[in-house]
Amino acid sequence: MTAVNGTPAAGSGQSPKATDKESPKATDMGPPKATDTESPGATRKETRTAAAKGTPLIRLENVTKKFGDFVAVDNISLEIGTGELFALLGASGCGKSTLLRMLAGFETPTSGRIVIDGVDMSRVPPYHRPVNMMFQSYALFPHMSVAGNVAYGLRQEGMGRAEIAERVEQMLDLVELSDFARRRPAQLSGGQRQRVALARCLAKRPKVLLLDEPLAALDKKLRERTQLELANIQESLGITFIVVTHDQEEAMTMADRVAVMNGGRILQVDNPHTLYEYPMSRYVAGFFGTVNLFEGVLIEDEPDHITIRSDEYGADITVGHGISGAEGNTMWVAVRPEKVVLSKEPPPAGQANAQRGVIEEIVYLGGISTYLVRLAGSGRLVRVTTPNLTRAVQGNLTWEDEVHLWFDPASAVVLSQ
Ligand SMILES: Nc1ncnc2c1ncn2[C@@H]1O[C@H](COP(=O)(O)OP(=O)(O)OP(=O)(O)O)[C@@H](O)[C@H]1O
Repeated sequence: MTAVNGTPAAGSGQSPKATDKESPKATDMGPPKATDTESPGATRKETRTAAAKGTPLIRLENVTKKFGDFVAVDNISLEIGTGELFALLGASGCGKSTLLRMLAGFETPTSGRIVIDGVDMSRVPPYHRPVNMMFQSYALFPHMSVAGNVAYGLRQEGMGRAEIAERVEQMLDLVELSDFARRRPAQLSGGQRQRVALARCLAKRPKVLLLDEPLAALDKKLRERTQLELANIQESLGITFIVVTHDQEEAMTMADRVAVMNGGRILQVDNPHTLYEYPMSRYVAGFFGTVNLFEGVLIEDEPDHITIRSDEYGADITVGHGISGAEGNTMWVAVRPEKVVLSKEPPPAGQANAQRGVIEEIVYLGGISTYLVRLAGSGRLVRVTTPNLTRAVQGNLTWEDEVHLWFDPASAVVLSQ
């Protein structure tokens, strides 16, 4: 048998998190509950998030920001815990920077309230807030040394010389730039400049650090490394980080929880695993990872499974979890590309959600390959990713091959919006 993707999680592109083993079963009615994240199998991030839940450091209450008639941030309520690394994720113009700027005090909410550490920020100017903001451009002083840049804010505060020297040393040690203290910003690489900016922001020991696209200026490799460094620094300090990004992988790599935004609203806030496996809307499913969506009509609604009649898939689709919806309602079945099995051989007898198609495109990406398969019945394209487990081409599948594909009822999610 030349089936690839035999195991649903294979080649998902996700980090092998401990919780993958603990994932809810097919019959579960929804995403894992908060208590699930406190189980022995929970990841470090999830455990921290659960611990932080009791002590919200930041509370946004129905915050709205209008520019003239335009609503940039639309009635957002949100709590962020002490020591959390929280990401605001969304496409350009969705309002994430405006939200960050309101937390920093550079913008004033049109309505609603922001409370940080128990204090209403309405009348607190930026420089008196327990927050610091790191900008995309880093804004380092070119004529000052690395040490001078880190010390700048502390001098402004009137801190004593000896204490400043000690703090600067600590901070440069933290970002691994102790050997570069006397250099000027122009004599540093992009990644090093980013770390100087971080050290400068952290030197004043803010309770909250706001980071607006902090890694945008770095190339892909350096960005990936710096994502992990930032997350480690954040964890070692226990400071709350709020990171704005439009990059789903960046949010996934770094954050304990992610808020997915669109049109000034937050559509869903969850840990990365829950967002990926239990998206609550088509937008989140598509923005947080890649997804196949098949529109259909609910024709059977049983406690342990539902059936969707889908012309787009060209067959009835069985999904192994319940949803409360009236029969006859339009629904969408979401299936991640790595959860679709592709084979030249027919599936086992009785296999649910089986279809036939023709391979139209193959994209080889080294670790994984992506196949675009044109369904025989509906003509719809289905995206399938497979891990390249050996150096040989997996299963010898090639262009124009007629193939079978199927997915487990437990691997799909049904969405009503
Ligand atoms: N000062 C302003 N006056 C008028 N409109 C503004 C102002 N600032 C932001 N906007 C608008 O508000 C919306 C949200 O902007 P914001 O900068 O928060 O988006 P964003 O999600 O951070 O986008 P990007 O990723 O491109 O930075 C945009 O449509 C933007 O044009």
